[in-house]
Amino acid sequence: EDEDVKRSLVGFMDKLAPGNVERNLSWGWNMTSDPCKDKWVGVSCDLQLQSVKKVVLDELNLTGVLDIDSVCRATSLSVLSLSKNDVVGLISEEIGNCKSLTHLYLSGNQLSGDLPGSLKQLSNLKRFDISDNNFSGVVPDFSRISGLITFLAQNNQLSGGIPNLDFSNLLQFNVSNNNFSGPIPDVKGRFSANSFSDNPGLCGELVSKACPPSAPAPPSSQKSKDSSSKQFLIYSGYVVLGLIIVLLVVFKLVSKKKPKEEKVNVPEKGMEANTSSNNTSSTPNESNTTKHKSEYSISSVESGKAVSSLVVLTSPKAQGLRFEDLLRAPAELLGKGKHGSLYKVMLDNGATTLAVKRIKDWSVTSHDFKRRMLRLDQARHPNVMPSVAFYCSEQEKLLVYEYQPNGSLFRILLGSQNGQAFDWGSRLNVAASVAEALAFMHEELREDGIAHGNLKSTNILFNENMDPCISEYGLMVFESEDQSFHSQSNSSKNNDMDRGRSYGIFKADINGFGVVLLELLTGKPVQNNGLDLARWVHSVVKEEWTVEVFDTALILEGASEERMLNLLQIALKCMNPNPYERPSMNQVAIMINTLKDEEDRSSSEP
Ligand SMILES: Nc1ncnc2c1ncn2[C@@H]1O[C@H](COP(=O)(O)OP(=O)(O)OP(=O)(O)O)[C@@H](O)[C@H]1O
Repeated sequence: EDEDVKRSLVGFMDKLAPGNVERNLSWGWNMTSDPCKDKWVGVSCDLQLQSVKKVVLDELNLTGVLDIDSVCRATSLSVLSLSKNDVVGLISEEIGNCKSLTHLYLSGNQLSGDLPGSLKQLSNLKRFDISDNNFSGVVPDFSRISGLITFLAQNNQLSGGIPNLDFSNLLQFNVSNNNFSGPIPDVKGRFSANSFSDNPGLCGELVSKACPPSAPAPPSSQKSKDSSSKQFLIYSGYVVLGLIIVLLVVFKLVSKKKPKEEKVNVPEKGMEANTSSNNTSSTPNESNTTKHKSEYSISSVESGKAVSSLVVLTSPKAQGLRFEDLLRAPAELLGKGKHGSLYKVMLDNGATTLAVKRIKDWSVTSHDFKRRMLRLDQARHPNVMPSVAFYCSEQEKLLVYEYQPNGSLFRILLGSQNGQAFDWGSRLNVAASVAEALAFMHEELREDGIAHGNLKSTNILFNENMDPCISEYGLMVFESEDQSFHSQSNSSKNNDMDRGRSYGIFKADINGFGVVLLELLTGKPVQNNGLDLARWVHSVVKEEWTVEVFDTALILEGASEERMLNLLQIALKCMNPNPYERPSMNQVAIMINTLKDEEDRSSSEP
């Protein structure tokens, strides 16, 4: 640590333990030693950066003054703990400089004065404990500190309304024995009267005391902000939709002027197929079809030169499906991803609903595309969603799936953030089923070099029995995450290059699966490549606060911490930055199944 940091820390300790001779001898905390290298008492450092991260000085009979300014100005602490000493003084405004603070424990001291407003700037704060002190005044607004899980302020002289907190996330809360007044907010059944006792001014059901009619409602500013931003999003959605419709109409009018013919191939031998050849393109009704076509079909019909066909695979839902049916049916855009757009298409007046993926920029020949789709159709697993039909011309590639109304894993995780049940057993089942299905597909398609290519929680859908199914297997062009696969293969012959690439694409799936496991464990769904979630989990694990990564709902439910840790280990193995060191999907499936067996055994025990 540099001299400035040392000076500040020594200053902090000088005030905290004035005249404490013992500390000079054995504690460190002086200018002639280094807090990290010489291991000052109570100091923990970031091993790589060699900077002070934690100061934990509990129960050391410290009787001096708390000097927040010194410690927050010079360091980027994540933990400051001074519990059970006799420290005096106050928490000054400079606490706002301790931006990386996640844990602040000051309980059991003689601290006093108002809590500074700058506390609300500590956006990373998780645990806040100022119980058993002499703090007074109103508690600042903590509502923007979304990750807070502990708020303990019992046995002080705090006053005003109960602090504005997100009670659905809190694990520990106590404000008993203070001077709080007014109504008790909705604590979502999480906390009992004990958390509020001995505050004579409080009223509400929980303390069996009716609130006077004029009492102000519990603060809800955050809620109204949320709902107004939601409204804004909805309205902007309408505006964008309106614009798209106008553009479509213009596009249709322009394209109507030069209708072109749709050429369709006779289906290949051995395929159960149905084309529009005998229905549309050879009939004079062609312009009719063009009139009714949905947005996704425009360029298919435009591409007069294309050699194309709708190939129907074996599925009762798609029996007799014709390309023109798809063109005419009403379609709704479900999403626009990196690799294309997805439409919900309603056939037979809504009796059949399909999901049609229009793949963007895939420079694969029609022949290769067809071969790939037919190969994929042979490798069937109950937890992998097969496509029911596909269409391909030189410019257009469409994939047709059954529409799954029960949504994706991503949506279920979002729902669980809003309090919908998604318990540990169900999460472990999803992990095990997806792992097994992916392992099966990898084994089946290894020779062909076809991996999923885009595994993430929006591509894990729940079927009508609520079983998880991997969708869009094998649809995506591979982008190597690791150039070493290329550089390694560049020096070899073509065969080696292909092998290197296909090795990489399977390992990329395993990384994707690791991210899905993290989502299940943390309850935090990620939309894109999952890097931020992974980085966050790694940093928490490195800081040895591992338990804090788990979804609070799982902890409240009493899920086995040991098994959650085991699953986290598997996730981290899958996400090893060196793809060569990641386990195979088969090994992952075996590890998860062992965990699931343990879980099943323990839950069947009396
Ligand atoms: N067959 C289906 N039935 C119902 N919903 C589906 C189906 N397939 C995908 N979805 C959902 O529709 C939405 C849009 O799908 P899309 O595949 O375009 O999104 P994405 O996976 O995020 O994008 P991309 O894979 O192109 O990067 C997602 O929320 C996905 O879960």
